[in-house]
Formats: sequence, C-alpha cells, structure tokens
Amino acid sequence: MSDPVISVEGLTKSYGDFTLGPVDLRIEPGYVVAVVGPNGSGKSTLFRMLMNLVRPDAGEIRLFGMRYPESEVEIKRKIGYVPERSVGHGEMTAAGLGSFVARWYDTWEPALYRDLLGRFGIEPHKRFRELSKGTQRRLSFALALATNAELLLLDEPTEGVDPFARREMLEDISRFVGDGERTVLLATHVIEEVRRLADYVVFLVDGETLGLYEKDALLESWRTLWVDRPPGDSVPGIVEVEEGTPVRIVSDSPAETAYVLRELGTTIVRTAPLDLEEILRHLMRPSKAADGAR
Ligand SMILES: Nc1ncnc2c1ncn2[C@@H]1O[C@H](COP(=O)(O)OP(=O)(O)OP(=O)(O)O)[C@@H](O)[C@H]1O
Repeated sequence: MSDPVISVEGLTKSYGDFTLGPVDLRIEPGYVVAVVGPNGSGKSTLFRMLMNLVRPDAGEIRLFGMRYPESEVEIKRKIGYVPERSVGHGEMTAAGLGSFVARWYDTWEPALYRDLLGRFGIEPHKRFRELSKGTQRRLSFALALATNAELLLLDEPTEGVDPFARREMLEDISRFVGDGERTVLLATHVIEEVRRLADYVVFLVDGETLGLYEKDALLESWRTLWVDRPPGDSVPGIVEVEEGTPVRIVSDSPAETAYVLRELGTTIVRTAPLDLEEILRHLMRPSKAADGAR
C-alpha cells in the first residue's frame, strides 16, 4: 500500500490559552481536502507545522512517508505552499520570484508560470510590494501552482481576491488535480470553494478537529423535512425544529427520522437537501456548547 501524502498523529501546539489538537489526519493521494473553521481555530498553525515553520509541542507528522527534520529538502520539493502571509517577497519582482522558486523544483513549469502571470495581469518586472493585495495573493498562488508539485498546501489562497478572479483560481485548482494524482489541502472560509473543489472536509473549531467528512456523503446525510405537526422528543436524528405551518425539521439521520415520524402518523409534506453552509453551522455548534459548559 502506498504511503498517505499526509499523516498526522496526536499533533498539538499551544500558544497561551489556545491549544490546537490533538490532530489526527490521514490524507491519501489524489484528493482535495478543505480545512474549514472560524477565525483563530488553528488552520494556519496546522499548515505551518506541515511546512515545519512551527515546531509541534507533541505528535508526529509524516509527509510522503518522510519526516522532518531529516527529510526536509525532499519533502519541501514535493510541496507548493501558499502561506497565509508572504514574507520577504516585497522587493522581488514576479520574474525574480519565479526564477528563485524554479531553482528548488525539478517539476517547475515556466510556461505555466508565464501563462498564469499573463492571465492574472501581473507584469513580470513589477515588485511584489507594488501589487495590490489581491494581486499579491494571485502571484503567491501562481508560484505554488507552477511548481507542479505533488501536494499543494493552500492557506486561504483567495483571500482578498475579487469574485471573478476567485472563480478562475478555483478552475486552476481543478485543472491542477485533474489527473487524480495530485493532492490539495486548502484552508478556507469560502463555502463555494468547499462545494466546488473538496472531496473531503476537515472541521477545526477552537483548535479541535471535528473529523474528516466525505463531502458528498455529508451533503446526503442531512435533510430538511416539513411536517404537519411538532415532532415530539421521541423522534431520532432531529437537530433543529422551527415552529410554523408546516413545521420545519433539520435531521442528520433523515431515513430514521422519517420512519419514526410516519409511525407516529405525522405527514411529511416535503423534504429537501440542506445546503453546506447550514450543515457546517450545525456541526460547529456542539463544540461551542461544550465549551460553554466547561
Ligand atoms: N506565533 C504566534 N504567537 C502567539 N499566538 C499565536 C501565534 N500564531 C497563532 N497564534 C494564535 O493561535 C490561534 C490560532 O491561530 P491561527 O492563525 O492558526 O488560526 P486560523 O484558523 O488560521 O485563523 P484565521 O482564519 O483568522 O486565519 C489564535 O488564537 C492565534 O492568536
């Protein structure tokens, strides 16, 4: 069996009151995995540890079956990284940055880099600091993509980018993973990115992971049901009830919920899938409640 691209076990990192983890994660090649969580939930900290820019307090990271620090160079040559903030690029031009990054990667694609700069409207001889924030973001993205590396670690790559440019970037990511062999870990707040790109979703809330979900299975497993009367406490799977005519129910086990409702003589007027945004809101809720109870 081939090594997972990313394998993380018992990974923790604390900053004062904040603790990330323990995080356990196993990502096989060929998938796009979205890391979703509110501000300050630990997404960038996780990415920095995967890049060995921050040292974990405990736990183990393996990338392509290799470990830091002994295999740092081999690992980094297989990763294209868009950090949350690009540091030290200010005085360099897009052309200069391209030449600099190209030296590190056998897989660097100069034609793809030129094409991306052209499409993004980035003049090769302009300095990084002279570009708008969104354009700087797109340049960082172009640098990561043109590495043609096996793994992309994208930490909110479209932050500050306008909606048209964002759509183009999502298409670029889709093309990148097109052959099914490359892997992408993408931190994002943008539900559209999860919907359009992700095979799996990892939720991070206040440093805790809520597990790895298969996106399509997640979308299938939640439904809204409209019924002719309030459901009562004995009905399984109910996550939310909204009074009205009809009554609106959110269920995370719709088959069981519907079965018991029918047994009780309740009429189900209509059912519909739940959109991803609402599923995320429900999933993130229990951890908040547990926090409040502590
Ligand atoms: N170098 C550091 N020193 C002290 N605290 C830090 C440091 N880096 C991160 N933190 C803290 O760790 C927590 C998680 O931050 P992190 O940047 O990983 O979250 P995030 O999920 O990426 O947030 P956002 O969505 O806002 O980018 C925050 O409370 C942050 O203040």
